[in-house]
Amino acid sequence: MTDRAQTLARAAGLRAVFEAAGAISVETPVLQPAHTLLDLYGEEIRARAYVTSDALRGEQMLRPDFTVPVVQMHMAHGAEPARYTYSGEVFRRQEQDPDRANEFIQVGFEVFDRTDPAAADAEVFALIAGALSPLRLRAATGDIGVLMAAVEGLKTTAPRKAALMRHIWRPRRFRALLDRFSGRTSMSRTREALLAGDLPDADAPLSGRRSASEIKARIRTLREDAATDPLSTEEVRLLDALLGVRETMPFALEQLRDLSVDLPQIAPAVARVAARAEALEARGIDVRSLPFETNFGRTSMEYYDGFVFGFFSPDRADLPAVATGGRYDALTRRLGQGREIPAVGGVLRPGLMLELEAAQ
Ligand SMILES: N[C@@H](Cc1c[nH]c[nH+]1)C(=O)O
Repeated sequence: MTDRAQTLARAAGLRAVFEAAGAISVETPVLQPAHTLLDLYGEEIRARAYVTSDALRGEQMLRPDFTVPVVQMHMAHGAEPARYTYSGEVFRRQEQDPDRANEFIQVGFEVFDRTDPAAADAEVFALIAGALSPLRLRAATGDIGVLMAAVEGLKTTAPRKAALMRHIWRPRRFRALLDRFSGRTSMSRTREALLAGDLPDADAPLSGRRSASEIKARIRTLREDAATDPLSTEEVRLLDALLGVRETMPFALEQLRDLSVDLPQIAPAVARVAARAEALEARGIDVRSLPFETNFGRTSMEYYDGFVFGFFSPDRADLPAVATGGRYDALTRRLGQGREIPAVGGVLRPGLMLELEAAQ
């Protein structure tokens, strides 16, 4: 274990790197209002946040990250454009792996800038890659926006698209839904019986949390869904091919461009990936060897809606990502009370960096 003083010293050094790149240092409270903010993170973090009740302030949580409070702060009174850096503890419960820290120090960098999103993506990635370069980590990149655009443009009903959209973050459930919507899996016997029968009596005893009218509405939705035409095999094949893109950037782009001939809805998002690749190259990143994977980032923060990236130790697969980040334009809209601004950022974990350096 590296000691806390060393980790804090490294954190201060990294913060200085971001300050030199034009960032203002900011602090956020450790206690955050859970009720208003927790939903923004999605299921995974919701299950892992430490939440406690407060008679005066309502549910409070130990901050699970800095991005949400920094966006809130920027949207309330930030000047534009803005670059911020921060460091401090974040807290996430670990239920399966006792060796993973439930409290660790992050150093982050966030860019709120509407002039050139591709350049901002590249700026964040290149600064973080530079800070990590002595460690020879493996980089991973992806783009949640490509997947969102693909789902949005499917030729199916709005509820089906909404369900797929919600489960972008749960790849197995997404897959199961796709199988169901395309008729590849048939309906379970119990569901068939439920949909064939009368709606349950309102006076049957209710044991769960749903009310009788909610149950009826749910059955009605399931019935409508059962009567909907399946997704075409061609669309599913294209979506599968898209999900399978995993290549170095130039080849990935070639495949994405080919796919956008038949999935025209992804063309604007693919153009953004291409613009980002150019911006990365201009920042000195070797994009010819940089991996791109459509599936990457699908189990992380649910506020990402564009570029996503991570850096991992190739020799220590047991360790979590040493750095992660991504673009979260829609989050600024949700917290912006009528305003929005394109934004991207990332964090490093100085504790993990020290641990890896010690082993070198
Ligand atoms: N807040 C994210 C990292 C990030 C910063 N900015 C954008 N993404 C996390 O803790 O995983």
